[in-house]
Amino acid sequence: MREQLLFIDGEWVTPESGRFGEKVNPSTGEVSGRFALATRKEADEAIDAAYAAQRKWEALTSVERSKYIYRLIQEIEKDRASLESLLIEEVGKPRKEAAQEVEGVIDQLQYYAEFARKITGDVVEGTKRERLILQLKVPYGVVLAITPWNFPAAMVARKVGPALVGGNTVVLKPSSDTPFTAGWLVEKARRAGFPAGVVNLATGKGSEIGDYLTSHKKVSLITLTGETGTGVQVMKSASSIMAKLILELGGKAPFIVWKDADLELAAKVLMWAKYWNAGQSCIAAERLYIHQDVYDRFLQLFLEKTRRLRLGPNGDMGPLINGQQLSKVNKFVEDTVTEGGKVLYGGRKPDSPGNGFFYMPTIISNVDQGMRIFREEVFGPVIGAMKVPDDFDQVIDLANDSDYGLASYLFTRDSALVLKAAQEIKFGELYTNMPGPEASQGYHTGFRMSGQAGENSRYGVEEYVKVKNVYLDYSKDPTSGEVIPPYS
Ligand SMILES: NC(=O)C1=CN([C@@H]2O[C@H](COP(=O)(O)OP(=O)(O)OC[C@H]3O[C@@H](n4cnc5c(N)ncnc54)[C@H](OP(=O)(O)O)[C@@H]3O)[C@@H](O)[C@H]2O)C=CC1
Ligand SMILES: O=C(O)[C@H](O)CO
Repeated sequence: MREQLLFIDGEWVTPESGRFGEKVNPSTGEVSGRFALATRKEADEAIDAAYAAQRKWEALTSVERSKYIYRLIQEIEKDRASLESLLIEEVGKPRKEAAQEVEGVIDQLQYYAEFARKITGDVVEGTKRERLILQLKVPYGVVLAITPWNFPAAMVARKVGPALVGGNTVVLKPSSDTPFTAGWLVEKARRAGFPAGVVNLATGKGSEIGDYLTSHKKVSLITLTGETGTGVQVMKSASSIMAKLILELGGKAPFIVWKDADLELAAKVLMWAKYWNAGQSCIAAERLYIHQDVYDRFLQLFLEKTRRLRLGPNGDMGPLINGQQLSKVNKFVEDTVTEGGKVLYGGRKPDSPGNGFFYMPTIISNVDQGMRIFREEVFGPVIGAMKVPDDFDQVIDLANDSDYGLASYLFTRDSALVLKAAQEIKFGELYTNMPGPEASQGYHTGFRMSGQAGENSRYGVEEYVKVKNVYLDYSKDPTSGEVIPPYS
């Protein structure tokens, strides 16, 4: 049975309240460990430690800071099998997906460490010949990184990497569904020799300490990946401190199969886009739009592939993260049937799920734009399918008709349609005739309720530093020609 403490100012500390949360293994339904629940006092201690350490951390060169990140990568690589096993235990990921996520952690940290010496400012001319303006890129200070449970290691790397290389210090608040993955990475940072206070871990229920953390006066930047509702709550709470916000929220990706698409390719990609991480991904295909000419053929192709999907740790798809999500996903199916949808496959727990939170891959036909399953994020291995007419403008409108705007997918051999969608689809990402996920060098960002700002790519790294302007005047009389009252 695992037990995890808080990590504050370079040490693992026992929670003063003695309170711990329980973590349940989603594949077995059994308690796999317990993790410390931080109090407000411990939230203060973690933030104070980050605040105290930040000046010295900023004073290092970016090359010196990146060397810590390279050492962290080495620590992870030395012990990557145990992180893979932890992802299987905490999230229920099939081994190949767990291995993929560990690769993603390393790739992202490597990508950010390489920004040493490359986060550069500008020198621009002033309002006189003898004036210059230095535009420096400086860290915000203390970064509060709040991470989700679906890619619990990769999401930590995506936030901690750019924050640290930019000269910020970090307080990490992971999902209460995946506390141990975050703790594993924090322990590797300790072994990599990060100075005390640079990286801190404050586990605890978002509903209990979330508002306190996100309204703390010493927090300057909050980066959250989570549900849109959580993002809204964080925006409200953070308004009292006017913290910079990076919000990576929910998705409702349209998956468009046009009449000239390579159907075999589209079906193969849809198997990834829908069932990767059991559909618990913000870039998962959530709305299937199929051209009327290929509707029956494509659905049959997708159905045949879905039938062959094997559930379980050594299979192709794991469980949902907890019982609450399992009920939520099943309710989506029930509601869709009530609204007129027709379940072609799945729509229930598998025959022998054990006590795990497994749910069958599910395809529902006869779905229309107004149904709940096309409006709200399902976040599970369920997709509704809708037949669309031979009108590409109408399909673009259907795709854009969503509160979300993160990822989207288009399959057509017509390059003119690809370019038309590139300009007219209002989503942060458009994958054309290919699978995702987003690359470290791709800017992961969304329109509408999918969040604001973004992460990854040089744009994402720049989100973690602020432009500061320094005005210089080297003339003999800096006030000459200025509108300054005579102070005689
Ligand atoms: N845009 C993107 O890149 C991605 C978006 N997501 C989205 O994340 C969601 C799934 O992740 P999930 O963890 O369930 O999301 P949640 O919003 O439930 O939780 C995300 C994080 O926010 C914390 N939290 C909850 N309430 C508050 C609060 N009031 N103040 C501060 N923090 C709070 C949670 O802590 P606790 O667990 O203790 O409640 C958790 O650490 C999906 O909607 C998915 O679309 C997921 C991955 C990528
Ligand atoms: O989509 C997600 O949930 C993450 O960004 C990983 O791709």
